[in-house]
Amino acid sequence: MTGAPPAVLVHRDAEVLAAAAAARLVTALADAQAARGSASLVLTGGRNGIAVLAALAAAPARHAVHWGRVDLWWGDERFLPEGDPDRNATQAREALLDGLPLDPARVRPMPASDGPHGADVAAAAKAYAAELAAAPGAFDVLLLGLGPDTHVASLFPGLPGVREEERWVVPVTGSPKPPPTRISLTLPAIRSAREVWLLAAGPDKAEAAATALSGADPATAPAAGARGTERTLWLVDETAASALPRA
Ligand SMILES: O=C(O)[C@H](O)[C@@H](O)[C@H](O)[C@H](O)COP(=O)(O)O
Repeated sequence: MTGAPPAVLVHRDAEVLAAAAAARLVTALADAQAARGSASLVLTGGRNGIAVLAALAAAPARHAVHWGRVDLWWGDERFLPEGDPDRNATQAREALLDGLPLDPARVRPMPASDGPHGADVAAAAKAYAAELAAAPGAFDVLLLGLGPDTHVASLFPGLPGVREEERWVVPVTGSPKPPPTRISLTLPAIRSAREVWLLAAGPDKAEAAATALSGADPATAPAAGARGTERTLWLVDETAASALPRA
Protein backbone atom coordinates (compact mmCIF):
# COMPACT_ATOMS: atom_id res chain seq x y z
CA MET A 1 0.00 0.00 0.00
CA THR A 2 1.27 3.49 -0.79
CA GLY A 3 1.76 6.11 1.90
CA ALA A 4 3.68 6.30 5.14
CA PRO A 5 3.34 3.23 7.37
CA PRO A 6 1.42 4.02 10.55
CA ALA A 7 3.14 5.04 13.78
CA VAL A 8 1.10 4.56 16.95
CA LEU A 9 1.24 6.91 19.93
CA VAL A 10 -0.58 5.83 23.06
CA HIS A 11 -1.86 8.41 25.55
CA ARG A 12 -3.23 7.81 29.03
CA ASP A 13 -6.86 8.67 28.38
CA ALA A 14 -9.17 10.55 26.02
CA GLU A 15 -8.52 13.89 27.70
CA VAL A 16 -4.74 13.65 27.43
CA LEU A 17 -5.12 12.41 23.88
CA ALA A 18 -7.17 15.48 22.89
CA ALA A 19 -4.74 17.88 24.59
CA ALA A 20 -1.69 16.20 23.03
CA ALA A 21 -3.25 16.16 19.56
CA ALA A 22 -4.16 19.86 19.93
CA ALA A 23 -0.57 20.70 20.90
CA ARG A 24 0.74 18.65 18.00
CA LEU A 25 -1.64 20.47 15.67
CA VAL A 26 -0.34 23.88 16.73
CA THR A 27 3.20 22.76 15.92
CA ALA A 28 2.27 21.15 12.61
CA LEU A 29 0.30 24.18 11.38
CA ALA A 30 2.96 26.65 12.51
CA ASP A 31 5.65 24.54 10.81
CA ALA A 32 3.63 24.38 7.58
CA GLN A 33 3.22 28.17 7.65
CA ALA A 34 6.93 28.66 8.27
CA ALA A 35 7.72 26.40 5.30
CA ARG A 36 5.02 27.39 2.82
CA GLY A 37 3.32 30.55 4.11
CA SER A 38 -0.04 28.94 4.75
CA ALA A 39 -1.38 25.71 6.21
CA SER A 40 -4.22 23.47 5.25
CA LEU A 41 -6.16 21.35 7.71
CA VAL A 42 -8.95 18.84 7.17
CA LEU A 43 -11.36 18.48 10.09
CA THR A 44 -13.44 15.50 11.07
CA GLY A 45 -16.57 14.89 13.09
CA GLY A 46 -17.21 12.66 16.06
CA ARG A 47 -16.39 12.99 19.74
CA ASN A 48 -12.62 12.65 19.40
CA GLY A 49 -12.26 15.08 16.51
CA ILE A 50 -14.38 17.69 18.25
CA ALA A 51 -12.56 17.10 21.57
CA VAL A 52 -9.28 18.04 19.86
CA LEU A 53 -10.83 21.31 18.67
CA ALA A 54 -12.16 22.05 22.16
CA ALA A 55 -8.70 21.35 23.61
CA LEU A 56 -7.18 23.69 21.05
CA ALA A 57 -9.66 26.41 22.03
CA ALA A 58 -8.35 26.12 25.61
CA ALA A 59 -4.64 26.05 24.68
CA PRO A 60 -2.80 29.41 24.87
CA ALA A 61 -0.29 28.04 22.31
CA ARG A 62 -3.00 28.25 19.61
CA HIS A 63 -1.86 31.86 19.11
CA ALA A 64 1.35 30.49 17.56
CA VAL A 65 -0.71 29.75 14.43
CA HIS A 66 -1.55 32.54 12.01
CA TRP A 67 -5.22 31.55 11.70
CA GLY A 68 -5.90 33.98 8.86
CA ARG A 69 -3.58 31.85 6.73
CA VAL A 70 -5.13 28.48 7.48
CA ASP A 71 -7.33 26.71 4.92
CA LEU A 72 -10.00 24.57 6.55
CA TRP A 73 -11.71 21.66 4.83
CA TRP A 74 -13.86 18.81 6.08
CA GLY A 75 -13.24 15.11 5.61
CA ASP A 76 -16.91 14.30 5.88
CA GLU A 77 -20.23 15.84 6.72
CA ARG A 78 -23.65 14.75 7.80
CA PHE A 79 -26.01 15.98 5.06
CA LEU A 80 -28.32 18.12 7.20
CA PRO A 81 -29.58 21.73 7.08
CA GLU A 82 -27.16 24.58 7.74
CA GLY A 83 -26.68 25.14 11.46
CA ASP A 84 -28.06 21.73 12.44
CA PRO A 85 -26.40 20.77 15.74
CA ASP A 86 -25.43 17.40 14.26
CA ARG A 87 -23.48 18.89 11.39
CA ASN A 88 -19.74 18.46 11.83
CA ALA A 89 -19.23 22.08 10.74
CA THR A 90 -21.68 23.36 13.38
CA GLN A 91 -19.89 21.40 16.10
CA ALA A 92 -16.47 22.59 14.91
CA ARG A 93 -17.63 26.21 14.90
CA GLU A 94 -18.96 25.92 18.43
CA ALA A 95 -15.93 24.07 19.77
CA LEU A 96 -13.28 26.29 18.19
CA LEU A 97 -13.78 28.10 14.92
CA ASP A 98 -16.08 30.89 16.13
CA GLY A 99 -13.32 32.00 18.51
CA LEU A 100 -10.51 32.15 15.93
CA PRO A 101 -9.50 35.01 13.62
CA LEU A 102 -10.02 32.86 10.50
CA ASP A 103 -10.38 34.19 6.97
CA PRO A 104 -14.00 33.20 6.12
CA ALA A 105 -12.98 32.71 2.47
CA ARG A 106 -10.62 29.94 3.60
CA VAL A 107 -13.19 28.02 5.64
CA ARG A 108 -14.88 25.48 3.38
CA PRO A 109 -17.55 23.36 5.03
CA MET A 110 -19.23 20.73 2.90
CA PRO A 111 -22.63 21.81 1.54
CA ALA A 112 -25.73 21.58 3.73
CA SER A 113 -28.96 19.88 2.66
CA ASP A 114 -30.68 23.27 2.37
CA GLY A 115 -27.79 24.83 0.46
CA PRO A 116 -27.49 25.66 -3.25
CA HIS A 117 -27.89 21.99 -4.23
CA GLY A 118 -30.87 21.37 -2.01
CA ALA A 119 -31.38 17.74 -1.10
CA ASP A 120 -29.29 16.54 -4.07
CA VAL A 121 -26.37 15.00 -2.18
CA ALA A 122 -24.64 13.84 -5.38
CA ALA A 123 -24.60 17.41 -6.73
CA ALA A 124 -23.38 18.68 -3.35
CA ALA A 125 -20.51 16.17 -3.34
CA LYS A 126 -19.60 17.11 -6.90
CA ALA A 127 -19.54 20.80 -6.02
CA TYR A 128 -17.20 20.15 -3.10
CA ALA A 129 -14.91 18.12 -5.36
CA ALA A 130 -14.77 21.08 -7.75
CA GLU A 131 -13.92 23.43 -4.88
CA LEU A 132 -11.10 21.12 -3.83
CA ALA A 133 -9.81 20.75 -7.37
CA ALA A 134 -9.53 24.53 -7.67
CA ALA A 135 -7.44 24.85 -4.50
CA PRO A 136 -3.66 24.70 -4.82
CA GLY A 137 -1.37 22.53 -2.69
CA ALA A 138 -1.74 19.41 -0.58
CA PHE A 139 -3.49 19.15 2.77
CA ASP A 140 -0.92 19.50 5.55
CA VAL A 141 -2.86 17.60 8.22
CA LEU A 142 -5.99 15.52 7.77
CA LEU A 143 -7.79 14.43 10.93
CA LEU A 144 -9.91 11.29 11.14
CA GLY A 145 -11.88 9.61 13.89
CA LEU A 146 -12.09 5.82 13.99
CA GLY A 147 -15.44 4.06 14.04
CA PRO A 148 -15.91 0.81 15.97
CA ASP A 149 -16.52 -0.83 12.56
CA THR A 150 -13.20 0.65 11.25
CA HIS A 151 -14.92 3.45 9.31
CA VAL A 152 -13.11 6.74 8.78
CA ALA A 153 -14.74 9.95 7.55
CA SER A 154 -17.99 8.55 6.04
CA LEU A 155 -16.31 5.58 4.37
CA PHE A 156 -17.98 2.52 5.80
CA PRO A 157 -17.01 -1.13 5.30
CA GLY A 158 -19.04 -2.63 2.48
CA LEU A 159 -20.46 0.67 1.11
CA PRO A 160 -19.27 1.74 -2.36
CA GLY A 161 -17.48 4.93 -1.26
CA VAL A 162 -14.56 3.04 0.20
CA ARG A 163 -13.79 1.47 -3.18
CA GLU A 164 -13.77 4.78 -5.07
CA GLU A 165 -10.54 5.21 -6.97
CA GLU A 166 -11.15 8.30 -9.10
CA ARG A 167 -13.37 10.82 -7.35
CA TRP A 168 -12.16 12.71 -4.30
CA VAL A 169 -15.61 13.34 -2.86
CA VAL A 170 -18.59 11.00 -2.84
CA PRO A 171 -22.20 11.14 -1.72
CA VAL A 172 -23.01 8.50 0.89
CA THR A 173 -26.45 7.01 1.38
CA GLY A 174 -27.43 4.28 3.79
CA SER A 175 -24.74 5.10 6.36
CA PRO A 176 -25.03 2.70 9.31
CA LYS A 177 -24.09 5.61 11.60
CA PRO A 178 -26.88 8.22 11.63
CA PRO A 179 -27.71 10.31 9.78
CA PRO A 180 -27.88 8.00 6.74
CA THR A 181 -27.01 10.65 4.13
CA ARG A 182 -23.53 12.09 4.15
CA ILE A 183 -20.71 13.48 2.02
CA SER A 184 -17.21 12.08 2.33
CA LEU A 185 -13.71 12.44 1.03
CA THR A 186 -12.50 9.18 -0.49
CA LEU A 187 -9.33 7.22 0.20
CA PRO A 188 -7.51 8.82 -2.79
CA ALA A 189 -8.26 12.26 -1.31
CA ILE A 190 -7.23 11.17 2.18
CA ARG A 191 -4.03 9.66 0.82
CA SER A 192 -3.09 12.94 -0.86
CA ALA A 193 -2.55 14.59 2.55
CA ARG A 194 0.97 15.02 3.87
CA GLU A 195 -0.04 13.87 7.33
CA VAL A 196 -3.01 11.73 8.29
CA TRP A 197 -3.84 11.49 11.99
CA LEU A 198 -6.33 8.93 13.26
CA LEU A 199 -7.86 9.61 16.65
CA ALA A 200 -9.31 6.80 18.72
CA ALA A 201 -10.29 6.62 22.37
CA GLY A 202 -12.36 4.07 24.25
CA PRO A 203 -12.55 0.30 24.56
CA ASP A 204 -15.10 0.10 21.72
CA LYS A 205 -12.28 1.12 19.34
CA ALA A 206 -9.77 -1.54 20.44
CA GLU A 207 -10.79 -4.23 18.00
CA ALA A 208 -11.12 -1.77 15.10
CA ALA A 209 -7.63 -0.38 15.75
CA ALA A 210 -6.13 -3.86 15.93
CA THR A 211 -7.84 -4.92 12.69
CA ALA A 212 -6.91 -1.81 10.74
CA LEU A 213 -3.31 -1.89 11.93
CA SER A 214 -2.85 -5.55 11.09
CA GLY A 215 -2.81 -4.89 7.34
CA ALA A 216 -6.50 -5.49 6.62
CA ASP A 217 -8.04 -4.75 3.21
CA PRO A 218 -9.36 -1.16 3.14
CA ALA A 219 -12.57 -2.35 1.44
CA THR A 220 -13.49 -4.18 4.63
CA ALA A 221 -11.51 -1.99 7.07
CA PRO A 222 -11.43 1.57 5.63
CA ALA A 223 -9.08 2.87 8.34
CA ALA A 224 -6.40 0.52 7.02
CA GLY A 225 -6.32 2.56 3.81
CA ALA A 226 -5.94 5.96 5.47
CA ARG A 227 -2.32 7.01 5.10
CA GLY A 228 -0.50 10.28 4.59
CA THR A 229 2.22 10.75 1.99
CA GLU A 230 4.73 11.78 4.66
CA ARG A 231 3.24 10.57 7.91
CA THR A 232 0.46 8.39 9.26
CA LEU A 233 -0.11 8.83 12.95
CA TRP A 234 -2.48 6.86 15.12
CA LEU A 235 -3.19 8.87 18.27
CA VAL A 236 -4.96 6.53 20.64
CA ASP A 237 -5.70 6.18 24.32
CA GLU A 238 -4.79 3.13 26.41
CA THR A 239 -8.19 1.51 26.09
CA ALA A 240 -8.24 1.85 22.28
CA ALA A 241 -4.71 0.42 22.21
CA SER A 242 -5.56 -2.54 24.42
CA ALA A 243 -5.82 -5.10 21.59
CA LEU A 244 -2.66 -3.96 19.76
CA PRO A 245 0.41 -6.16 19.87
CA ARG A 246 2.96 -4.74 22.32
CA ALA A 247 5.81 -2.93 20.55
O1 LIG B 1 -19.27 12.45 10.97
C1 LIG B 1 -18.83 11.53 11.61
O2 LIG B 1 -19.54 10.87 12.37
C2 LIG B 1 -17.39 11.20 11.50
O3 LIG B 1 -16.56 12.01 10.85
C3 LIG B 1 -16.95 9.80 11.79
O4 LIG B 1 -16.06 9.25 10.87
C4 LIG B 1 -16.32 9.85 13.18
O5 LIG B 1 -15.11 10.55 13.13
C5 LIG B 1 -16.10 8.46 13.75
O6 LIG B 1 -17.33 7.79 13.76
C6 LIG B 1 -15.51 8.49 15.13
O7 LIG B 1 -16.39 9.14 15.99
P1 LIG B 1 -16.09 9.24 17.56
O8 LIG B 1 -14.84 10.03 17.70
O9 LIG B 1 -17.31 9.91 18.11
O10 LIG B 1 -15.95 7.85 18.05
